[in-house]
Amino acid sequence: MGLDLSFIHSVDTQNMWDLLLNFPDQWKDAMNLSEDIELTVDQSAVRNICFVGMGGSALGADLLRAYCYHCCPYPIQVVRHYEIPGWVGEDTLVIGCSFSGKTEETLTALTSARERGAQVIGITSGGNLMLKAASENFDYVKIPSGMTPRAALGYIFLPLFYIFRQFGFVDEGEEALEETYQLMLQENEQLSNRDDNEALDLATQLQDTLPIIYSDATIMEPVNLRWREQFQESAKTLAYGNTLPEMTHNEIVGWDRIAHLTGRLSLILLVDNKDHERVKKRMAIVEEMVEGQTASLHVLGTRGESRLARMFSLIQLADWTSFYLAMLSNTDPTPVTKIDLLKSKLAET
Ligand SMILES: O=P(O)(O)OC[C@H]1O[C@H](O)[C@H](O)[C@@H](O)[C@@H]1O
Repeated sequence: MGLDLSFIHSVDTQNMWDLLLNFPDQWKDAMNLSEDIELTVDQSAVRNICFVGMGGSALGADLLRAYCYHCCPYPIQVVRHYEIPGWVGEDTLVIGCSFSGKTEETLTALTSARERGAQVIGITSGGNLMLKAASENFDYVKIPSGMTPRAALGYIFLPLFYIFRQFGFVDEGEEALEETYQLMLQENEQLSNRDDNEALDLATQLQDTLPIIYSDATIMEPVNLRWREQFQESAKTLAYGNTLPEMTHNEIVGWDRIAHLTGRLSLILLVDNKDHERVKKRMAIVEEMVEGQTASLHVLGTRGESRLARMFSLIQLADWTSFYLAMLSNTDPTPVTKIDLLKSKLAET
């Protein structure tokens, strides 16, 4: 591709660049891998579903929960903690996702779930989660290792999607998976190009500002979270977000007192043409109300037809935008030094 990355100097960008470029391949590979998942769990005993995971691994679960909002017959909760809710029991399916298989919150929650008699499935590339599944004899899906967890979203999300598909909990199939793949291929052409690159333009305008991201609370909620997490982990910049309609009942008032921050905030509105009609109206009013109070305002729409493609179209834009934002400040998007430091300090205690 013709992208001139000469504005990047000493940072090691190749790894994340390759991972982004190869994401459509990852999607295809994860589809193939997920087709062969064989489970021993007894679906007829399941009455509720609890995902446990942290960070990028929890995001895959969140995407599925939001995606299934209207089509899964059972309640779903995504738990990002050591402790599981009181209702988890023998009629619960607990799916534990940990890319590394080493995350202590996830492993602790899974141990409690097993003690409660829940049926458990693990999704992991290895680590203690894989050892635990093998020794305690519960189902697990082994995904490839060798990348940072947030770059493995295809490998994390698709096994979950296929498991739900086996159970009959999703209402889109092969066509949506293929549409998402084709859309990602097309978009990658543009998002990795030197000229006329939406992600690079957006990152340029977001430089040195605090991005605030608003969206509808349904399928866009985890997409909104992905934007924030990618800004935080890849671009090493704070980012903040909220969803509608809730923010129109409280947070909107908070804009009254930020005149001194004008020029420091960028507003990103994530919109989907299937957002609730009243939410669309609320969003337009919010936009009108805060206009002029931000350094820049960006309305970003989903692309594609299926829910899956629409969700992933804006995830792909988030991933590339955060990559370029890192580049523009000469930052390596891959390492997360503060998280590593935090974990090593925790290990000493
Ligand atoms: O998916 P796991 O290996 O359990 O990791 C969960 C999270 O752990 C760390 O804090 C990483 O820096 C995050 O990027 C990751 O998403």
